[in-house]
Amino acid sequence: MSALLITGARPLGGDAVDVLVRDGVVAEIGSGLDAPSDVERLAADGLTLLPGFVDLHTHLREPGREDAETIATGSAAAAAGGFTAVLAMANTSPVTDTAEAAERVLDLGRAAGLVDVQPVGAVTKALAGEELAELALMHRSRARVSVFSDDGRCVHDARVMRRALEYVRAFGGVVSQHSQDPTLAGSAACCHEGELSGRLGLPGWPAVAESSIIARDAQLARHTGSRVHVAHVSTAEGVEVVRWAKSAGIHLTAEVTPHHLLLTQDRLSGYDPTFKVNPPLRPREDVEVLRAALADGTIDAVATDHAPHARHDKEHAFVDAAFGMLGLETAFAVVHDTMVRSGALDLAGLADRMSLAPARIAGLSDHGRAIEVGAPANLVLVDTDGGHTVDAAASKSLSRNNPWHGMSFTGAVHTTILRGRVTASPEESA
Ligand SMILES: NC(=O)N[C@@H](CC(=O)O)C(=O)O
Ligand SMILES: [Zn+2]
Ligand SMILES: [Zn+2]
Repeated sequence: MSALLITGARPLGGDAVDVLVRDGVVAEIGSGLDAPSDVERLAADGLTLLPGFVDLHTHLREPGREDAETIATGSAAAAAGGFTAVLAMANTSPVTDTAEAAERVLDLGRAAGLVDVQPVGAVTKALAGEELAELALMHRSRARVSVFSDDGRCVHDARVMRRALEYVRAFGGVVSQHSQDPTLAGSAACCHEGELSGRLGLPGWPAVAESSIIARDAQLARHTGSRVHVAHVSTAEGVEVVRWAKSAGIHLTAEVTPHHLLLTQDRLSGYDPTFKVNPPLRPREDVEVLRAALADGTIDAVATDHAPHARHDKEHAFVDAAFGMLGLETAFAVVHDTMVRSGALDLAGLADRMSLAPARIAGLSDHGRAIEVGAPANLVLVDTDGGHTVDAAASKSLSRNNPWHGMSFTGAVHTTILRGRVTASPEESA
């Protein structure tokens, strides 16, 4: 029998308490809890106890690009970022488009043992956008896949999207869409379309390429009575459509990335490929709308879109470099600074957007739960005054495409706990 006693932690909206975890489950909550002397103790004075974070959108790169990230290194980065569960995107090589492939990702995640790795299944075979992948078989497999996405690519064919929504409806699944109409923003598009893309001479990515797909998918979700999730919404126009869909009672949810909440398009002026990401960084006005929409719940969740890339894929002229940036280890600090310190959200709101809501969207019943007796002990201790400066070299990720390097934040993740076991702590990262 394993046990852990967390002492002096501040729960949401209350006075400091002790929490005793036994066999991976919260066993007792109270003050001055007694425990046998052989029980592992964790002094958490001054720290806040939250449910472990859940990332709806992580690229772990294994199988196929183990030079950029492995399930083990990505899991370590996730744990360091306060996550207890991550959804591993399907755009690996081979693609996660079969039950067997999904089970392999699940098993590699279990072997790493730092975070629950829940595979996302591809919507279409090889992400080709044509034939549906084995959605039901993936769902019925040990991996119990219920989130499907061709992320990296948009499911552009409306008929394919319609069929996918019909299929997943049968078992309560959801399609997470990379909303980018490829006829309006092709694969070269890498800068928000506007005055800046003209000045920099970079192919433009207009907001309407995002918002028009969200609108179409909302109509398809209504028509099929199914659920759609909008990955990495990045524009005010996109938010406007999400707001409309929700007001119409359509089952649509949305996520925003930490980078779209803080970084703006002017980072591109130096043509540094570290800031090349899809969808691209947007103007200040969009960032303001994204923050307000996350605060008022129009956007349900924060998701990192952690997208590690090897140096030789990133260190190119801007137009040739790979799209994507790291995000797991810095997500809490970014969301805390942009949303909580600014007064837009309180810590309970942050816990909702980074844990409760994403767990609900993904159907992960062991995560995103209120901290109460009987709940699985998937927890994170955060230091809201844990000021620090990000050092890319200290990252657990195998990749170094870290746009946050050198930036200072006021909050930090202190300790992460997965089913009662410490998976990341300051001692271990020192
Ligand atoms: N976000 C990115 O810029 N890149 C992602 C793909 C994606 O999320 O669309 C990747 O897999 O590298
Ligand atoms: Zn995407
Ligand atoms: Zn992605």
